Amino acid sequence: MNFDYDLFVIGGGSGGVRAARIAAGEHGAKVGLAEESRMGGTCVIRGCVPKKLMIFASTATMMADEMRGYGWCDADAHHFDWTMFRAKLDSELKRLEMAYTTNAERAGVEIHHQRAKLADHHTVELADGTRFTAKHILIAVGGRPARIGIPGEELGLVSDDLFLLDKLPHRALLIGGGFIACEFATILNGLGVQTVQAYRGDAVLRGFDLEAREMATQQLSDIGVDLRLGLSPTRLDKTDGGVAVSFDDGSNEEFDAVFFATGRDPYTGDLGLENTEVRLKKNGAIEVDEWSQTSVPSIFAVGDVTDRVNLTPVAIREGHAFADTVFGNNARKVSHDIVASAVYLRPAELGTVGLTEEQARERGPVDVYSAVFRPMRSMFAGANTRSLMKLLVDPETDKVLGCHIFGPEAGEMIQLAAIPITMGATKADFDATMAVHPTAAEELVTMRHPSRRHPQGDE
Ligand SMILES: Cc1cc2nc3c(=O)[nH]c(=O)nc-3n(C[C@H](O)[C@H](O)[C@H](O)COP(=O)(O)OP(=O)(O)OC[C@H]3O[C@@H](n4cnc5c(N)ncnc54)[C@H](O)[C@@H]3O)c2cc1C
Ligand SMILES: NC(=O)c1ccc[n+]([C@@H]2O[C@H](COP(=O)([O-])OP(=O)(O)OC[C@H]3O[C@@H](n4cnc5c(N)ncnc54)[C@H](O)[C@@H]3O)[C@@H](O)[C@H]2O)c1
Repeated sequence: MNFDYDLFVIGGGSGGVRAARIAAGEHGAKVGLAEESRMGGTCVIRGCVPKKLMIFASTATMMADEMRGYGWCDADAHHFDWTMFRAKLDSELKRLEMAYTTNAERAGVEIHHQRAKLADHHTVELADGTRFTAKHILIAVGGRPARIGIPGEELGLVSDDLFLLDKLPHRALLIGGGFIACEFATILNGLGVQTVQAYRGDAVLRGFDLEAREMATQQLSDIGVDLRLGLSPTRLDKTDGGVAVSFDDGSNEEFDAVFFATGRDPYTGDLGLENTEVRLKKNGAIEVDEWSQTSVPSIFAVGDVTDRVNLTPVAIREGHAFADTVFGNNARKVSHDIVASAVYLRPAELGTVGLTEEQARERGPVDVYSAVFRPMRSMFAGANTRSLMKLLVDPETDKVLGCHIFGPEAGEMIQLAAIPITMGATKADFDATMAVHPTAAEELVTMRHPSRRHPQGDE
């Protein structure tokens, strides 16, 4: 059978663009791609990139505080100009969107700037009714912000909206305690917004190492976020001035803006999946095997829509491996076992790779090397901030099972720590590494004795 394309990709985000570029540019496949919004997807347009730029913008007051401690007596962040920042942000995102488009086109990908749906196992239909057949179809449609099902929730905003605000709210509520809620609380607070964060649990960033979570929780309060634990909203009502929020403790409060940062759903609705035999997981994510192949042999899926590890580098790696496997005669699987990540808080970030202490204890015996200290930079300035460097070691094999860093630039540090840990390094390998002095990271190679041992794991 003749097809219009060898590959049709639905979604021009991290996973879809990488797969399309590699299949067309490196393996000579004829590739079509549909994007309903802006090329680059969540990470570039409404995620990692604008978020990180806002994190940078949000540090001015902290930097001024620190520099006053170093003798710059008049250091002051003064006034933040949101309008100017937004204009710069918009043009940077346009530049990146253009780069994504031209790089894909240069590789030979034909881009259709429309929504696409599946019509059958080899056919996609665009919003204007055009149909294309393809030997293979890749679903890379990502996810969308989820709300929580309470009355009036449509009055609230989601993460996408932060990057489009005409002006900053005076007083904002963030709901949630995950990646987005904590990063956005850090941003809004740093930009001068009175920020309340309501989280239903007792320490933010569930799933991360508890010792690090507790430090992140403390830091949010220390920087001025009004963090309210064990609290959930129950309804939202419109008021003259903004939005009134009722909480499950019976309280009621008004905000200029309310953001739901309560997870993301796979974007599989209205995608024509009913015309196929593609199987979904309970939460609507597409079920795939280790080759990113769905239950239909001609249809594959990568990235957030498969709800494996929902991070940009993972989506990219999955897209690349798919293209090499199917079009490059180079079968490659992606291991999701060890995936480093960082939460971009301020002043300390949280970087993590491998098992948490809690997971390591469940697995068996573990030695915990944990150094909590006041870094020289902030201590000299008079701040009471604390950093954490932590290694979890299997006492039988000496293998490093996990590393958790809470401190300035922890994201940069964990990227490097992830290399030896992915390679299977032992504590002896870390110890054999000469320290770089004076740094905070040297703690990783100078911790001589375990801070605690869990000899029997959790048994
Ligand atoms: C606020 C925020 C901050 C984040 N920060 C980080 C971070 O710091 N580091 C990190 O690693 N990850 C971060 N992430 C996660 C990261 O953005 C995602 O894991 C990544 O973008 C997933 O890529 P993807 O290709 O699966 O999907 P996406 O990037 O979401 O791309 C999907 C694309 O498909 C398009 N699309 C959807 N349906 C259709 C259709 N039917 N037809 C045509 N086009 C369609 C969408 O418009 C979108 O462009 C963040 C996410 C958010 C929301
Ligand atoms: N730095 C990064 O790498 C980064 C940054 C942002 C987002 N991301 C990715 O985006 C994903 C989505 O981020 P997120 O923060 O929205 O999700 P998340 O899963 O990290 O956090 C969701 C939060 O919402 C809360 N919540 C869920 N349902 C609720 C309910 N009914 N009532 C009250 N609270 C509720 C949860 O308790 C949790 O705290 C992340 O899991 C991550 O994969 C990564």
